[in-house]
Amino acid sequence: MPYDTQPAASHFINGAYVEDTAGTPIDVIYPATGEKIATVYAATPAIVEQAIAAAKSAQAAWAAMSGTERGRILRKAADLLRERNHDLSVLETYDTGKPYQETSVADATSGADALEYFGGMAATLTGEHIQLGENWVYTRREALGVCVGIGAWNYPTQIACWKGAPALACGNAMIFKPSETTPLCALKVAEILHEAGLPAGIYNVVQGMGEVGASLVTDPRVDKVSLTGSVPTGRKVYAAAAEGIKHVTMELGGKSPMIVFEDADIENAVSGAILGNFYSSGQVCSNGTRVFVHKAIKEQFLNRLAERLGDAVIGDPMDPKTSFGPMVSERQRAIALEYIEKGQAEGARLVTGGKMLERDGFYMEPTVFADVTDDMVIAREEIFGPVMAVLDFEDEEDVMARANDTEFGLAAGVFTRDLTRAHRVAARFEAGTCYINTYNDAPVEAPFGGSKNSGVGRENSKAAIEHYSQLKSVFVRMDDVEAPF
Ligand SMILES: NC(=O)C1=CN([C@@H]2O[C@H](COP(=O)(O)OP(=O)(O)OC[C@H]3O[C@@H](n4cnc5c(N)ncnc54)[C@H](O)[C@@H]3O)[C@@H](O)[C@H]2O)C=CC1
Repeated sequence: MPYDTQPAASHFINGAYVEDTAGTPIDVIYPATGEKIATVYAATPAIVEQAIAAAKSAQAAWAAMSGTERGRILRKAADLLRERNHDLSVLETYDTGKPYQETSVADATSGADALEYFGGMAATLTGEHIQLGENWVYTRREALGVCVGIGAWNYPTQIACWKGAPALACGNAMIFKPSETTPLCALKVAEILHEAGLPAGIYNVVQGMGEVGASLVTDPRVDKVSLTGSVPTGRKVYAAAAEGIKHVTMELGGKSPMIVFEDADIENAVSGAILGNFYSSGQVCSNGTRVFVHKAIKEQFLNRLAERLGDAVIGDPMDPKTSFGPMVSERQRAIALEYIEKGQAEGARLVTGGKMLERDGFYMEPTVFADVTDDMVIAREEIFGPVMAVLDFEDEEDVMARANDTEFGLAAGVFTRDLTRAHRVAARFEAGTCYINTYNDAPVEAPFGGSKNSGVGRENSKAAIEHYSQLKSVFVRMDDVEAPF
């Protein structure tokens, strides 16, 4: 292994690496080869206790610092992430298998954007003054306290920062539990935040499976939980948080529609469909995996798509030319291949792909099905792999109803040159994040999140502040208090 991928210890608590080998060992596997590249240990109850106690005792002093001081530390951390982008991207590639071509522009850089954005905003988080005659009310925007972040495996660095940056800007402490599949990158985020001057105990990382996440969520000292994960996990975590009336942000799964009208720029629509189905080997929650293409341009669209997929460079993720890497794990690939079998059994037409690759690692071909119908399993369930379902339509009214006929509501896209139609369709989509003539952009300035079963709350943008702080109203009376007796 040319890079040292074994972290100094499994957890990062109270400003330092901490180990406890009594926990269940978690092997970290490089998806491109299947090799073990590190071992960490799941947090024991003692480690969980250490993390919560550290966060709890450090939080008040952090919240008492001025926003400018807090923001300066976050912005310094953003600069360090950018300076070390190469090494962090390599680590992200080892952790996830995503090509370096992607990780070098979309992971540590996106994390740095979040730290810079919320660092810049920290000093602006003020309350307001409400005059009531001679009396008045003022509001204080206060931290929630201890926040727990629980991550998925597809964007480990980004998720660690998207949750940490707004939480810390608002004066909270965070305990972050990465996915057990990708435990390495969040430790680097913690290390860098502390190097930038973050007080010990404000950003902690503990490893482990669902039980560790559950023990964090149910602890009475925890005030908020933000999860990125699947809908079934979201239900469990939301229910556990409800028991303690805790704040939640849920970023869950999707089966998002992308509608390509007959007047669309086909080349752009194909680019959008590629980005929305095959980036990160299709392991992106907001992917537009139900591609509704108008019958008049369907064959043209499919031909061009197949040609463009032929240009995908599948191979060593460390090679900057590689544009399509392995799946994150053998298990995730097996899930995707099972869906492909179901698609074939249900009569969908396999246009391209469909097979795993006979080589080391968890590779499979980018796969496109056409003639998919709304009732097929591959059109209803989230696959979380490189499998695109193309469905036909002829009428706007009909396609809108079909696009919205899903339990999910994370994202949706439309490709058309008709401006009026584009905005009409966007307004009618039942989804939190919509795209017109583009797909899967995720700048920190814009709110990101889902409706329906895809989640509650929003990440990024000013909207995230509402989910990591609370308002206190303070009533001030200048005249006498009138009491009834
Ligand atoms: N909406 C969004 O922003 C995103 C959503 N996702 C979704 O995440 C899923 C893929 O990620 P996975 O890691 O397989 O999801 P998952 O739901 O299996 O696990 C997510 C995280 O929750 C933890 N967890 C599991 N059970 C728990 C419990 N009972 N209490 C507390 N924590 C628990 C896991 O250890 C992991 O860290 C996909 O379904 C995808 O749609 C992924 C990325 C972004």
